[in-house]
Amino acid sequence: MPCVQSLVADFNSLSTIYQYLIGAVCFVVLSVALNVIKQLPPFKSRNSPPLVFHVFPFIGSTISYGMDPYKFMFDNRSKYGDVFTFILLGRRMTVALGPKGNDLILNGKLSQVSAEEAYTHLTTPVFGKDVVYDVPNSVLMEQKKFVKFGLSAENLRMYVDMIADETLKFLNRDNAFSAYQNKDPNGGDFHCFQTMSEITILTASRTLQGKEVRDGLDKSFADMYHDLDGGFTPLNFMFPNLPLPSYKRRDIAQQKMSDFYGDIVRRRRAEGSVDYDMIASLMECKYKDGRALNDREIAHIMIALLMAGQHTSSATSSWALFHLGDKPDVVEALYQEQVEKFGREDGTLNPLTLEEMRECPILNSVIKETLRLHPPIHSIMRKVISDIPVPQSLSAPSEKDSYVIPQGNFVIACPGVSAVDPLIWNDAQEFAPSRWTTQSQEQELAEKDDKGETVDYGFGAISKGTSSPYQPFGAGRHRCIGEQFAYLQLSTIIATFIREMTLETKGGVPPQDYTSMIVLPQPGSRLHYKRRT
Ligand code: HEM
Repeated sequence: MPCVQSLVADFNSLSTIYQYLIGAVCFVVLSVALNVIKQLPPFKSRNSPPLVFHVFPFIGSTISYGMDPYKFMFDNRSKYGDVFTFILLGRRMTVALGPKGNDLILNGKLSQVSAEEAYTHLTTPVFGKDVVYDVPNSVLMEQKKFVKFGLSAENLRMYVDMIADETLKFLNRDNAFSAYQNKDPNGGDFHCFQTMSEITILTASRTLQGKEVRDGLDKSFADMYHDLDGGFTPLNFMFPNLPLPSYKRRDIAQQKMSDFYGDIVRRRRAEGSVDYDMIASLMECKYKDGRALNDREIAHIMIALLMAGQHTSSATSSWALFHLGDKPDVVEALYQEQVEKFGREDGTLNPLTLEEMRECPILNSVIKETLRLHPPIHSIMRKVISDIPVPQSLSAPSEKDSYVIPQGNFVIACPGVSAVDPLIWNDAQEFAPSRWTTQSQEQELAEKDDKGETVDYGFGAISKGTSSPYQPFGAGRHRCIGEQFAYLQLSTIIATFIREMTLETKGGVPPQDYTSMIVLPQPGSRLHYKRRT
């Protein structure tokens, strides 16, 4: 009898499971059907930008956008035009492409678009309170002014030697460069992005971040940084708080890092030390109302700068080295430029300097071209806080044919699309630094804004950036303030590598990987080097 009872019980539970399963399948089929019907012509809203066709509600276009955002943008531009909406994990994202689309979003009115509302859930747990997107925009503008003040030409000038020194020391001690150290004529291989990440944090800490951070890198700072960085991923962007170990590690690391910088500030105040880094500069800064930055604000601005510069710069130097490894003629031209500019009679080279590097057209064009093909940030987002009317055709606007991007949507600018648009650039996908040194039409177009009107949002005059197809540092009130430091860091690191070695890719430039917040070379990609004799 017990046997029969258990059989009946099994049957009952099985039939319950089947009922649930059938219910779930019906629910999915019904929601898919309703979702598809809503997108058919009679039900489409004429007033809103076209919606990218998708089968599954909530998931929408998440997979195709996430796998290759550029392919997604170009494919959909050809179907829907410059302005369209897609679904990203339940959120409605409206894209505006081309120079006019970039302008619409990056120079959007404060009353219409908000960066704080788009980013604060990602950045505040990492940077900490009272800075960047955790404060009103007017306060962020003041904080950006303070940082710009710390990036004075005088400080930048001093950083060149330090960056070159850290890079050389790295080459002389890291295991991947044993063939360099032993002058092995066969050369060796290195994991490019990992190497560049290490050199970037070493050089940024030696210069901007200060000696305490540089010393801490050999100790606990590196672990804290690692845990904090683990909280700066697309998952954190989509889900600000999940009960996962990485979220917990992020919060612990933020607290420790904040205390670490706070202690530096207190110690320096007590000792009255004189330094030439960003902490020293921030300690001198006062808001318009006369209030000085407090220790926490300084700590959190320093964390924000660390995070803002680290992946952007290490990705850019990695891409630059990969392209150089693929173009031996450009490496040779770069080396000859170094010899011409810095060569001594005895055949050795003078140390790099800020002013002379700024006068190295090939070096600068290599960086510029790298940022054209690989701007580290592929999608710049804002939340729409009041309806935005937008012409159906951005290139031929007409008042009667306009859409409304509704409040609550997100908007995405994608300057990387106009930077590789074949309608604008010759051989758009080709790495050709010479396009920036010869007087080409596209160069004129890209640099038009530099000669045009400027605007000051509170952190110094910047070009309006309204018509350039080339904007790797963004535009408008949220434009990057780290550009000069980034150029200096990148030029010094690249020039130091080129002075010391030749480079070669095995199997070409690796494909782009979009799985993190920044566009990186496919994980594990390596470069071959040979030491110059
Ligand atoms: C190759 C290197 C870099 C690239 C391509 C880059 C790119 C960008 C872009 C596209 C933006 C605009 C973001 C938006 O509009 O939402 C931005 C903003 C910013 N960047 Fe950079 N960046 C780089 C390096 C740096 C460095 C080294 C620092 C710090 C020293 C830095 C600090 C900032 C800050 C503070 C903002 C302002 C954020 C805002 O106002 O909302 N960046 N950057």
